[in-house]
Amino acid sequence: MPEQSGKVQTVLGLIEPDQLGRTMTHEHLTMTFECSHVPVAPGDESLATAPIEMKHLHWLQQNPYSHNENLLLNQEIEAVKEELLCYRKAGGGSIVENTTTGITRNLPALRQLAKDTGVHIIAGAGYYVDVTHSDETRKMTVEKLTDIIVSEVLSGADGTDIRCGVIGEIGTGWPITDSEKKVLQATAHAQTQLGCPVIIHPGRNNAAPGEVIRILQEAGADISKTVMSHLDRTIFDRQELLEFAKKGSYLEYDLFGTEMLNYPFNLDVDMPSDSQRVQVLAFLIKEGYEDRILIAHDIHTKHRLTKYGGHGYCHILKNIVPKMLSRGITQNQVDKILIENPKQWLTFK
Ligand SMILES: CC(=O)NCCS(=O)(=O)O
Repeated sequence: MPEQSGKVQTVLGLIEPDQLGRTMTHEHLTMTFECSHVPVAPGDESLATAPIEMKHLHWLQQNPYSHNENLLLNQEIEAVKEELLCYRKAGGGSIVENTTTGITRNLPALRQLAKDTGVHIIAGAGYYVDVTHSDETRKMTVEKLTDIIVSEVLSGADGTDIRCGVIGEIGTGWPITDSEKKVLQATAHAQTQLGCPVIIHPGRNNAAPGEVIRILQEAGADISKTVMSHLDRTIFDRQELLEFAKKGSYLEYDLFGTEMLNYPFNLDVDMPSDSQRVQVLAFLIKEGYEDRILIAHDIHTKHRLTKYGGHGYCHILKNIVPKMLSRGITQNQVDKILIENPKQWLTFK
């Protein structure tokens, strides 16, 4: 039985699950997102390179992926440290940092942030979406990919001795590419060996989450220990959502704080507001899924930091929890979503 069994693995080592406290299960503290750059609309070219300033904030909120510097969250370690101190003050305990290979994972920085702030940080193993896969990654067999993921959890990643405590976010697009499929199969095989939590970034299509679960299941994954991220921009029809929920994964609404008119990665999508997200949570609870819900902000660009006028990592604790309570979600259910469900998910079997 691996030493991780019954514990949670943070960047500072193993902890007891009860030490986690309130946990955001899908955040980034340092990463780059140039792989998702969206060309700027004609006429807006000067805005794409202008310094981030209050007078451009609305434009940036509507066009976050067209501003080059906005995609470099890795330049903001000091601001993130301040935010994490505030997160702890607001009652936060832990953060799952979902940055995987392809979007500039920085484990030494995560370890330092955990030391400096007292927030438990759990790092992610594995690979982001196909466009970030190197030629070397693409050529790897499922066995080789499995070995790498296992070693990132058991020994440390990126040449460090800092160990990952979840697999993911594992990136997939739509349709799922051959290379992404191999990574999903390797994820399932590694999870079978390790008994560890898994988290998935699905493609931007309502069929994508179900197809990922099918591939994982066929490869032997434990779906009950797997999180499907970004459901806020992926499955909108409530019956379809219930069909997906029956598959047994955790259901993650992790774009709290993101309110934009045109979602540039899929213009057919109407990005919900935070109020609409809370309505979906209430619906899932009513349908009996309170043990399966997780929430987060998935901060992955600069403009969402308070330093730049954004909502920051405390938004859920400070603003969304009161809204949930005002919409009939009980304190007990809030605690399940923020404490108990993350704890169950993050504890190694
Ligand atoms: C870092 C990351 O993958 N965020 C997800 C952004 S998306 O718009 O929900 O795909």
